[in-house]
Amino acid sequence: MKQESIFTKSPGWLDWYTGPSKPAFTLPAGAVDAHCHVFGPGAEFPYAAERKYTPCDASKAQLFALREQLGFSRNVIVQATCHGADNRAMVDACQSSGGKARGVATVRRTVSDEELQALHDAGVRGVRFNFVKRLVDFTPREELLEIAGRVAKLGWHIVVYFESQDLPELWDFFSALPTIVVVDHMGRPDVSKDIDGPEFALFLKFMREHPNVWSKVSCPERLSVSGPKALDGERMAYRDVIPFARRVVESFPDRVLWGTDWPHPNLKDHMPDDGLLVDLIPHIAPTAELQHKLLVDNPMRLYWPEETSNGAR
Ligand SMILES: O=C(O)/C=C(\CC(=O)C(=O)O)C(=O)O
Repeated sequence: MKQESIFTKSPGWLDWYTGPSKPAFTLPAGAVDAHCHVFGPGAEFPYAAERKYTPCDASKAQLFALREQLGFSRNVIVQATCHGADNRAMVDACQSSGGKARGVATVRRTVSDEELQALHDAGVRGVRFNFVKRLVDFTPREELLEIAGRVAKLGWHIVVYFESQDLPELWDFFSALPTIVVVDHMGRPDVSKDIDGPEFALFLKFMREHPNVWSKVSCPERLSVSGPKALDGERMAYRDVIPFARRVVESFPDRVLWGTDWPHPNLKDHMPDDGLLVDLIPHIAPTAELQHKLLVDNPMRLYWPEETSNGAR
């Protein structure tokens, strides 16, 4: 059940879709939703003063109910910018998950070694550096590099979120990162451009030249220009994004992750039915082997390496 938050949502905010359909696509056993968030609830875990948007609440119980409805086994909960560097909501969700959720945190350079260790003990395995200007204020690169060096010692990775036009400027910084680097949402390609054009070619080159770079092939609902929307039983939504995601999956099958991005912050146009998002997976990963890598082997190697024979290096 949704309840009204004690915070006032940003104007035009769209709440997540209630009652998602059961996917027609059967996920492989042990599948991981490797990109999702929790928001608050604001009454318990207030949103950060420096936030750029105020969301609806989206609790751990609601996330875990979605996991069951869609048929996933585990979640990777990524700290959203509306909580700043206050990781309590994400940590609480990981700790309440019975080992079924791991986390990606946001930290500042003032974080202590004890705090990092406590995050690790709660299930955090990465930090997120966000370069999307509408979401965060600028953080100096030297501060990020310092954090990167410290989390590398814990065996964590770094998740980066940026927009495709900014990749040239960020290339050298990303190349200097000493960990696995996971790119959110394929670096947000402009899918109205040619898939074989220079912009997406640069992203594929970036992955080719950096064997430590992985990509989430997520967020078609955010990237799509022409739709159709994942609503009303549409089995092949966001057709313009599918070739881009499929190209990444087929080119780098051992370095891709998939996530719902529930509760889909900042979508302005519509809220997708998450069951229909799952039904897109066989279009971007067309074989059972690719699906198993994308949904099970890769996220397990990165987030639960102790349960696999070959943790990601
Ligand atoms: O959910 C996402 O990955 C994308 C977001 C939100 C976000 O990254 C955040 O608030 O931390 C977006 O594009 O607004």
